Amino acid sequence: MRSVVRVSGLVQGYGRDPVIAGLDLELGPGVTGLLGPNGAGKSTLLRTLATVTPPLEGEVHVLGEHVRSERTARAARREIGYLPQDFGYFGSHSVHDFVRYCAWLREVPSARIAEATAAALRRVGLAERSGARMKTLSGGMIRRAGIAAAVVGSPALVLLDEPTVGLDPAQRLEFRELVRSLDGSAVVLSTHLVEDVAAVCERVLVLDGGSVRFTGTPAALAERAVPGASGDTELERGYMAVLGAATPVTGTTGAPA
Ligand SMILES: Nc1ncnc2c1ncn2[C@@H]1O[C@H](COP(=O)(O)OP(=O)(O)OP(=O)(O)O)[C@@H](O)[C@H]1O
Repeated sequence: MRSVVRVSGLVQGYGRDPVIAGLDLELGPGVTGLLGPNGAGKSTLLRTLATVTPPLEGEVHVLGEHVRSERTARAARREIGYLPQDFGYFGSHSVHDFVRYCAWLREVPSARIAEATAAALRRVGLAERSGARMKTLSGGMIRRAGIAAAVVGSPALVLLDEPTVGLDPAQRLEFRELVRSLDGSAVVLSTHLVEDVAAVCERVLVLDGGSVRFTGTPAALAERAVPGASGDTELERGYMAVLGAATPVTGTTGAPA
């Protein structure tokens, strides 16, 4: 497996008690779903993988390079597309200029920026609205512009923090197609929507209480379902069962994340 991102011994947090207490993870190309209750540390982990916040302890390696200085972080960011939960933009920018600006920030080579911007806008179905000002878009369209900004230039690592919030059902289906089309990248998708995980993820990682409660395939998570667990699908019941488990568990089928 080509290692796109690897973290070892990661401790991360904001105050006295760490939000993430000793996490090891290695991801190659493919889609990994990140599940966990509110406050589990999903956004904190994504921010750390995005090299936005340096670890309190432990190491982050992107494409084999240890990120430990401004120089190595800058090199890593060229290969990282990151959609935060709340992302900033200039309301007066057109959609095209917003995505183009994000490509420039990520140091996509200038000869490729125009074509990469157009391709990203097509991927999220915003090519027709590329001239619209950001401040005139609906919430779902703004989210799609954010997704375009994350995938522009086809980075090796794509980090999406609750990307389907605000999308209507048809757009969510299109989003799933888009994620499936990112086949050469390692994609980490944080979500509360277990059905999105079932639809597009090869691996799933459940975070809770500062540690990984489960890594494995969605099928293996569904197998964790126990009679009486709440949830409407086997996967939801497996997820709920894992959250109630006393010790971390690893999926028995498929490769761990
Ligand atoms: N900038 C910050 N300063 C202080 N505490 C923070 C900060 N960001 C997050 N936290 C705390 O860290 C913990 C983990 O938050 P995080 O946003 O990573 O969780 P999450 O799993 O993404 O939650 P959600 O599902 O609600 O988005 C929470 O207790 C949160 O209050």
